[in-house]
Amino acid sequence: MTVAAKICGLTEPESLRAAVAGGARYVGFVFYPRSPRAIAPPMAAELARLLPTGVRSVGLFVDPDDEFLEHVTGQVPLDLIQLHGSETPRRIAEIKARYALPVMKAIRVGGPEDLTAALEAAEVADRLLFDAKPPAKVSALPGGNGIAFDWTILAGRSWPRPWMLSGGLTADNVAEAVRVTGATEVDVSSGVEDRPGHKDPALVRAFLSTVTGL
Ligand SMILES: O=C(O)c1ccccc1NCC(=O)[C@H](O)[C@H](O)COP(=O)(O)O
Repeated sequence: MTVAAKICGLTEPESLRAAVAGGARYVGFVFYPRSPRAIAPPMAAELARLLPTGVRSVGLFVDPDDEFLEHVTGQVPLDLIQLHGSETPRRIAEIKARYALPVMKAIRVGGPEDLTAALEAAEVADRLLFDAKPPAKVSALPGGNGIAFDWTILAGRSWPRPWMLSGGLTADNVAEAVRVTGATEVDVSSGVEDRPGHKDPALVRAFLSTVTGL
C-alpha cells in the first residue's frame, strides 16, 4: 500500500528540502498567528516556489475571514486550503466557491460521537483530515499539539471523501496508526520537530523514510 505524507508547519528552506527529498506529497504552511509555526505570506510564497510538480502546497487557516484569505491567497500559490477551526458546512462551501481551491476540513476527534461532523463536512469539503481534539486548556492550539486520539475510532470506517490521519504521529507510531485506521495519507507536525515550531530535517527524513517504506 502506498501512503502519502504531509509535513505541516514548515517555515524554512532546509526542512522543506528535506520534506521534498524524502517524498512528501504535501507541505503545509500555517497561517494562524498564535501558532509557533505561523509563517508570513511572503516567506510561504518563497518556499512554495521551491516545490516541484507533484508536491502540493497546503495553506492552513483557522476560521479565516475573507480579508485574510485574500491577503494570503493573493501572495502564496496554494493547491489546497485546510480549515482547522469551527467552520460550518456553509462557510466551507463559501470558501470553496470564492477561492476556487479544493478544501480539506479538519475534524477534531475525541470519541466516536465526533464523526458526525465528518459526514456533514464531507457534503461540501473535498477532503477530510482527522486530528485529535485539542486539550481543554485555554492556551491550547486548535491543532499541532502532538496528541494522538484513539485510532480504533476510525477502524473499519469508510468516508465519501479522501482523508488524512493526523495527531501525535511520529516515525515510531505511524506504521501502527496506518495499520489500525487504514489511512492512505498521514500528516505530521510536532513529531518532526526538535522544539515547538522548529522542524528537524533529520526527523522529517526519518518520518518519511518510515512512511514511504509502508
Ligand atoms: O500546527 C499548528 O500550529 C496548528 C495551529 C492551529 C491549527 C492547526 C495547526 N496544525 C494542524 C496540522 O495540520 C497538524 O499537522 C496536525 O494538527 C497534527 O499536529 P501534530 O499532532 O503536532 O503532529
